[in-house]
Amino acid sequence: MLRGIYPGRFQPFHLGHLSVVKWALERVDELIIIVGSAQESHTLNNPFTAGERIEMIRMALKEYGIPTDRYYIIPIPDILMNNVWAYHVKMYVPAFQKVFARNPLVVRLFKEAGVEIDIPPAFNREKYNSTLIRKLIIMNEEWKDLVPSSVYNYIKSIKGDERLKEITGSDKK
Ligand SMILES: Nc1ncnc2c1ncn2[C@@H]1O[C@H](COP(=O)(O)OP(=O)(O)OP(=O)(O)O)[C@@H](O)[C@H]1O
Ligand SMILES: NC(=O)c1ccc[n+]([C@@H]2O[C@H](COP(=O)(O)O)[C@@H](O)[C@H]2O)c1
Repeated sequence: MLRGIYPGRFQPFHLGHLSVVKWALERVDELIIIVGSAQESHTLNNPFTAGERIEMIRMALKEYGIPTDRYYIIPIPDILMNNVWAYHVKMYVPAFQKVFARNPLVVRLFKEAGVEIDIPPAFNREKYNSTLIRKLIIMNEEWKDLVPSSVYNYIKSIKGDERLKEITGSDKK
């Protein structure tokens, strides 16, 4: 049984993330999706809480018919020491053999810890990136097509778009 991890902040979870999950699940039996920077929320770069991100990921994977016994979603707070971060992650999750990541720091730290890395292709990265989605939300522009519809509906239901505009002061401009 092969298990892999996929770390990310998922602020928010978009269609590129979904493609990575599907790609990874073709290569491992089980995927551990790590919701990183779990302590962060209510900021421009990290508007959603770990709990909210867990909800959106689960809804998205359900929407796309990915069975719940193929994945775990585990939140992990950041630590101040990059050098031991890979071991910090290992402590929080079931045993794994592979890391799926494109983030160069994540790749480097797990490589140094002796874990096999699998770099997924970039899936429409110009469109599917959370920075762009957060920007579009703030500017009141269309972002619906960049995320699974369950994620869009969830963010609307918790007024996450309004939160992002409010905390960045863009609702006052
Ligand atoms: N469209 C995509 N195709 C392939 N990999 C992606 C894509 N978007 C993100 N990733 C990868 O998924 C992991 C988690 O990404 P992350 O949550 O930082 O999303 P992001 O879109 O890069 O967000 P942000 O713009 O906020 O940094 C990283 O390894 C990142 O490189
Ligand atoms: N020292 C640390 O805590 C450490 C080091 C490297 C990555 N991370 C986390 O891993 C996640 C990687 O995801 P992103 O690719 O979305 O940045 C982030 O939450 C990042 O903060 C944490």
